[in-house]
Amino acid sequence: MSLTIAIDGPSGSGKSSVSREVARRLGLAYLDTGAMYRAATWWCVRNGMDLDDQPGVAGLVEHIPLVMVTDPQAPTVHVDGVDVADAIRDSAISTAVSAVATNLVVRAELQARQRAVIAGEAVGGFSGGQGVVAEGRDITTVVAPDADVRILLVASEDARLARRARDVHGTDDAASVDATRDQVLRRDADDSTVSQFHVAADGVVTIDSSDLDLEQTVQAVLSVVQRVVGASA
Ligand SMILES: Nc1ncnc2c1ncn2[C@@H]1O[C@H](COP(=O)(O)OP(=O)(O)O)[C@@H](O)[C@H]1O
Ligand SMILES: Nc1ccn([C@H]2C[C@H](O)[C@@H](COP(=O)(O)OP(=O)(O)O)O2)c(=O)n1
Repeated sequence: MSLTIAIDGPSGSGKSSVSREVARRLGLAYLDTGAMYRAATWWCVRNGMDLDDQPGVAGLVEHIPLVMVTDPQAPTVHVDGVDVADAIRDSAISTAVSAVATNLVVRAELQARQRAVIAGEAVGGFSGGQGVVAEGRDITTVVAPDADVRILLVASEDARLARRARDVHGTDDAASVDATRDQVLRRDADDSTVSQFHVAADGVVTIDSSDLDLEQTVQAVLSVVQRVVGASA
């Protein structure tokens, strides 16, 4: 049986870390859909595109030579043969990505590619999977509403800001948390205009990771998977 696990949530809720670890433990592929929007942004910047030029951005992204490597041990992203895994985490890309991710033509193109990966038609560099863990903002609702397991991972604003501050600045002192607000809160507000990832849709299980550590959150996801898969076996 091929298993699809869909996980959505706001920035800093722990989607990427948790999804990757769950995929690794279950021997599934891991698809970071946020990395696809980041790669699309990198490609537009690389080609000198004005990100406010919506038709220009859409035209470029429709033909992006993008390969997602979905091995959870070493997930990576290639654009036109270049490994962009580090470049797409640059703060310039984090700041700009919502402009590209709210372009509806871009969304349609990347959602189609995400469905192809989830269907096992385009899994770059990882063939051992018995399914996939796909995470983002609209996986439980739009990309894979029929997924076997659908989870909304949330955490309080304070927890998410502190986590992102530690990631980016190595500390969660007041100045670092403040410097992180744009990347977390403004971006979530912009992204919310095209996806609903603060409230669980019907049939989606909410996990609140505010007071959990990474291992406890992984365990919480695994127990939902166990419950759902056990019930359908
Ligand atoms: N309970 C938790 N669950 C998941 N990640 C956590 C948790 N506590 C702290 N973290 C840390 O928070 C950071 C942000 O997680 P990340 O997976 O990048 O979130 P997202 O993909 O939702 O933006 C990571 O460094 C992660 O290790
Ligand atoms: N399925 C998705 C995944 C990400 N996005 C958008 C939302 C974010 O601003 C960017 C980057 O996503 P990413 O998951 O890397 O964001 P974080 O930095 O982990 O918060 O893409 C989206 O619109 N739909």
